[in-house]
Amino acid sequence: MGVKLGILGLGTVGTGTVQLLQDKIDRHPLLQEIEIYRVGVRSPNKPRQVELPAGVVTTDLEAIVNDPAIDIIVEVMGGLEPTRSLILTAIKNGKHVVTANKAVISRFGAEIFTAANAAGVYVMLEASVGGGIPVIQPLKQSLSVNQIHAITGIVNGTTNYILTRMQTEGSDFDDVLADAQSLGYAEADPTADVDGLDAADKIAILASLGFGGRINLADVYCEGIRQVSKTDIAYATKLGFVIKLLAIAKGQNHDRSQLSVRVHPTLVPQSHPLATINGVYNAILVEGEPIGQVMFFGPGAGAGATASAVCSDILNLVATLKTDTSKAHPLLACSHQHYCQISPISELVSRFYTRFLTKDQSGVIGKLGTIFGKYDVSLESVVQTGFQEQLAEIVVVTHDVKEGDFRKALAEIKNLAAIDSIPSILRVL
Ligand SMILES: NC(=O)C1=CN([C@@H]2O[C@H](COP(=O)(O)OP(=O)(O)OC[C@H]3O[C@@H](n4cnc5c(N)ncnc54)[C@H](OP(=O)(O)O)[C@@H]3O)[C@@H](O)[C@H]2O)C=CC1
Ligand SMILES: N[C@@H](CC=O)C(=O)O
Ligand code: NA
Repeated sequence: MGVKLGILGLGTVGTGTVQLLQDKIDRHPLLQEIEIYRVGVRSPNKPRQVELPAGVVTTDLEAIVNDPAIDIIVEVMGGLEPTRSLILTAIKNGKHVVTANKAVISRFGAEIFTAANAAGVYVMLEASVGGGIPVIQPLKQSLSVNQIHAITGIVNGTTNYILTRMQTEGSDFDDVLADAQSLGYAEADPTADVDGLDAADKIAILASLGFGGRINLADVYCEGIRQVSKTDIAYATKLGFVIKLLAIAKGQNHDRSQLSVRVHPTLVPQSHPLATINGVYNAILVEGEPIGQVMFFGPGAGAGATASAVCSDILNLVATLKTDTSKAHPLLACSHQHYCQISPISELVSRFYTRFLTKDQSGVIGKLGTIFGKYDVSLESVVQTGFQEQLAEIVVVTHDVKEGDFRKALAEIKNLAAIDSIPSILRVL
């Protein structure tokens, strides 16, 4: 047999990958050259959905990454450690790596790619963003001559699945999350999905590829979907929007020397192409010059879809191993050295949706208007329709305003005697 794989992990993605590699008929002929040589797991006696020859499955992951017979390590175990160390050992031993792990790449990418460049090996990560959607290779290759202006994506399948079902069925957050977990979409700890951390990891990776520099994950502003309520979904619908967890990377100025990179629930106009992306589907809208707009759409999580991306990386490496490897392939290797400058969220200019609960007094809207005026916040719409028990509900959508100014206005509004609370503040695309 030709190329030997050491696979770390046999969970949702690992199982999907083994199934795909074992089912070679009517697929790319290079699959014939691949041998699943070792598979590392934590619990060797767990029932599995795949059959592997005796001796292939092991709990000794160190032995896999140190085995001289293995050409490619496929890391589909997740987590930060021992994963990072195993990847670095594999690289040091001259092995190419395929990973689905956005958490490890967004935190340790600089260390991992520096080590890979020094060792003359590749680290491939198509499955790490957008699951089965080809988006990493397009950004690295097909779109690489473009100047990218913005990347706007729905990049977390779990939260999109939850928001879609909350919107269409009025379901409760907790029930839908349990379904997403049983379908294999959610991370081992779904906090990463729900709090936007998984999407932040992914937009950091996309921003790095699109804007040609490293991204410090700590600079990525991140809000999850816990505070999105059925009430806000209903108001958004009335106002002509849907609520999506968007991950956005955008040049802040003309020369793209300053970026805005962020994740937050966002009101998306119903006419926008991202508004119709539902369920576990992801979509990534890339805007650049000269291409204009291009959107990638497909299943963002799940065994088969993610395995498709993992196996495409494996095939790419198998093809590379069969050709001259004396020089690094400039479109497969990572060439970023510098860090991109990212603006604080207070500098963001956006529209905002805000829901106020107020005591039912006269003149409240006038007082809101006065304070907003003081901070240059102009209002696109003001709606007062609902009541929550004794409190009146006022929903405001602003025109574009600098976030820092908007927050100052809200801080002053909070002190008004007529304001009970401000349950929701959401940005509008
Ligand atoms: N699920 C999805 O749809 C997607 C997942 N990903 C990424 O793919 C990766 C894997 O995710 P997923 O398949 O869902 O995860 P699972 O939790 O389903 O599987 C993890 C696998 O890794 C093994 N494992 C974990 N830690 C260790 C350890 N310390 N030592 C040995 N084995 C270990 C587990 O062993 P055991 O089986 O014995 O417990 C299990 O087989 C993650 O990085 C995730 O973010 C990316 C895109 C989509
Ligand atoms: N938990 C992730 C899995 C894929 O990366 C998601 O829900 O998108
Ligand atoms: Na992908």
